[in-house]
Amino acid sequence: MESLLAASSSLPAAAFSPPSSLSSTSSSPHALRSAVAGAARAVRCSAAKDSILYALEHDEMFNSAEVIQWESGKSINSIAAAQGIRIRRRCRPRYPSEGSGADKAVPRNMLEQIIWDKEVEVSQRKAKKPLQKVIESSQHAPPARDFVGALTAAYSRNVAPALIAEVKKASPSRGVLREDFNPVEIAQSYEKNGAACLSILTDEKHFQGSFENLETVRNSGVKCPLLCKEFVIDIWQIYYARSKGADAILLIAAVLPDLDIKYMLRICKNLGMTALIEVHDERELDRVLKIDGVQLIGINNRSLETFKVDTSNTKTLLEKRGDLIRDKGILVVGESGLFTPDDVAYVQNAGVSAILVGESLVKQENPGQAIAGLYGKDLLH
Ligand SMILES: O=C(O)c1ccccc1NCC(=O)[C@H](O)[C@H](O)COP(=O)(O)O
Repeated sequence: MESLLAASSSLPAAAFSPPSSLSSTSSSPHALRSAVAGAARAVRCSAAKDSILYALEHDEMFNSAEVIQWESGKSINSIAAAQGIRIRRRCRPRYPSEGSGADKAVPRNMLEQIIWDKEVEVSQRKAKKPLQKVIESSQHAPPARDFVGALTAAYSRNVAPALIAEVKKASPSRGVLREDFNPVEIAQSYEKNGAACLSILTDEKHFQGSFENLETVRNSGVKCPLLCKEFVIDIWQIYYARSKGADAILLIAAVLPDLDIKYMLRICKNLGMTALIEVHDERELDRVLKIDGVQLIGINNRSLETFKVDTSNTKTLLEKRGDLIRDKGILVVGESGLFTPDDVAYVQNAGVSAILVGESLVKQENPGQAIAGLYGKDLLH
């Protein structure tokens, strides 16, 4: 039922009682269900109704063990912890003006800090543009492009992992990567030099990215499908990303409980978007492999908690689960820490079909031309 919690916290506060919609403590499934259904009925836009009611109409999403957890009155943090998720949610402020509230807890690592900041950011953004408005905007966006199709075609064309090239100005682990940062120029130069897809950082506080960058790149004539590289904790962000032209969105298993991933995947499917589900360890990978409808898994070589980068992570996880992944027809993206043709060959031999690369390209004077250096050859496009 976390998925319903995600849905309920994405609905206009006026539609139902604020404490259950904004606190991190779960209601019973029945209460939550009727709150969400009531809120969905209050939404005038039919697409909003459709997507919210979708979860309610598809009971197969909710297995009995998950329901029992909710019936026990556990908080979202304890449900997440039971799934091995170490990243805690902070109690969300009830209203944006309340700031971060009375909770004096200290984040345990950078990812947790990012998520706590994201909770505040999303609640402020939602106060300015409620869910039904953002859904309406998403319906006016041009249709989503085929992210997986672009990766598959590029892989066959080049007999090398397809490139998702990242448009990233800064990161918590590396600081500012590029002072002279023009997202459109970088995106166009990546596309011209054979990138299959692009990843656009939209987090402002920690990566100096923006949704404006995403929208500007989308409107610049770039044809590559675009991944919105965000820290998604709420379905509102998915609709918002779509409204700004995203074709795919990142979902991080270290942050999202299983039911959130299931529910968000369904929303992506309804919007024609691809979800890149990111894992870092075996436990996260096993959780994701139990979820139906997953097309794309990213194995991050970087721990988002410690920032340690180890490319052998991709190999180790694929040695353990590669057969199952292949049987399920899931494509794997090797993420982070790739700098040389040897690095690319290493993850290709491990079994990836695509790679996600930021730093090693964006730091070069000409990021597009740096692609040939990364692969040791020009990419066809
Ligand atoms: O890169 C960071 O410092 C970071 C910190 C906390 C959360 C996420 C972070 N990065 C996201 C990524 O993993 C990378 O942007 C992406 O995989 C590309 O990595 P790289 O080629 O090493 O820039």
